[in-house]
Amino acid sequence: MRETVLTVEDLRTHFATDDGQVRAVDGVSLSIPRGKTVCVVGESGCGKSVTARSILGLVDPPGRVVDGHIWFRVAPGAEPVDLAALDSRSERLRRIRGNDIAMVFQEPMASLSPMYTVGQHFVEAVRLHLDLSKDEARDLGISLLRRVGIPNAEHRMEAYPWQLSGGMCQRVMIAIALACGPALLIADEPTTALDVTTQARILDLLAELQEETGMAMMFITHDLGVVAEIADEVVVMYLGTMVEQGPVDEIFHDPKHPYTRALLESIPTMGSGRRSRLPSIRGQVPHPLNRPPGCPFHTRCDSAVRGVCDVEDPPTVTFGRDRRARCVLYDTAAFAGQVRRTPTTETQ
Ligand SMILES: Nc1ncnc2c1ncn2[C@@H]1O[C@H](COP(=O)(O)OP(=O)(O)OP(=O)(O)O)[C@@H](O)[C@H]1O
Repeated sequence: MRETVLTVEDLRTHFATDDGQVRAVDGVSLSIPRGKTVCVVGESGCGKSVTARSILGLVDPPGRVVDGHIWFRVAPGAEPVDLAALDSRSERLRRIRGNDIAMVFQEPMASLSPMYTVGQHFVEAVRLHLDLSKDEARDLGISLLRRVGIPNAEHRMEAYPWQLSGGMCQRVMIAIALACGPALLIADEPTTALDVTTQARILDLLAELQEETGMAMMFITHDLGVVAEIADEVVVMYLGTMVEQGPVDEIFHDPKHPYTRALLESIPTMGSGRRSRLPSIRGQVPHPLNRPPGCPFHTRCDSAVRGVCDVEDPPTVTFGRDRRARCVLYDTAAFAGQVRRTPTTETQ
């Protein structure tokens, strides 16, 4: 069993808004071993990004981690630190961010300043965290730009972000994130804006680096094709909760939760046209302020059981060693009594 780099326990991040408490993340637990990739999937608004930002202490007010633990191991064998217990502005968390945990967001322009060249971004980011001279930081930058597939890397170091395409900027961001050799990379839809060839190149590079350095990865994506390619484990989120998790092969070949099944059924098959973001599942994800009682998915679930799924919180059922689903369908105790498996009227 590999040592875990990150263990999130029952994380809850809520936003206190004028309209009420938005439970954006409401009881997420996951762990990522060294050298492994956990993909977090789910429709828009399910809490994937807020989970990622919570881990880094980057949730903006009125959002706040209200409960849970985020155990992070800076180095192999080190005692884990609970990031949830650190002040988000503390020097300690600041050092961990960027040095030990790197993050890549979908929108690179938001993270790159138009006032500085690519080279200046590199030198600043690298020297903040590593004891390197300017020339050494520059050389490291050039070699990483080459690895992410940027041609004329030396020349590009002199370019300003606005002189580069969106895809090129995204690759620059990925190169900067990898520069400090993070123990954990959190990537939020990092390859969505890239063409298929560049995306494949970046995914290969990440796999290579994992092999070389043991970097762990939390990868948020809508693209189940990418999940199939890179994930070791999959976490499926719905309305701020985790509905299923397990090894990627088992999730793809034997999905337990009706939501996971619906997600997988929505993957376009070969020949059905261009690859798209997840096509919609029947109905809409409810707004977190209107979270349905019982199982959050029951209003859209073809297997929902009246009087159970619309009333009770679903139990977490464990399958084998490392597979879990939050669904009453596998709770044999619930069916031992009077419960009959008839669809609820809302699902008709
Ligand atoms: N500042 C905020 N104030 C109130 N609610 C917020 C705020 N930021 C996020 N939320 C809510 O938190 C929930 C989870 O959002 P999050 O961005 O994590 O979803 P997501 O799964 O990453 O979606 P996407 O795939 O579109 O990025 C959403 O319902 C969103 O409305």
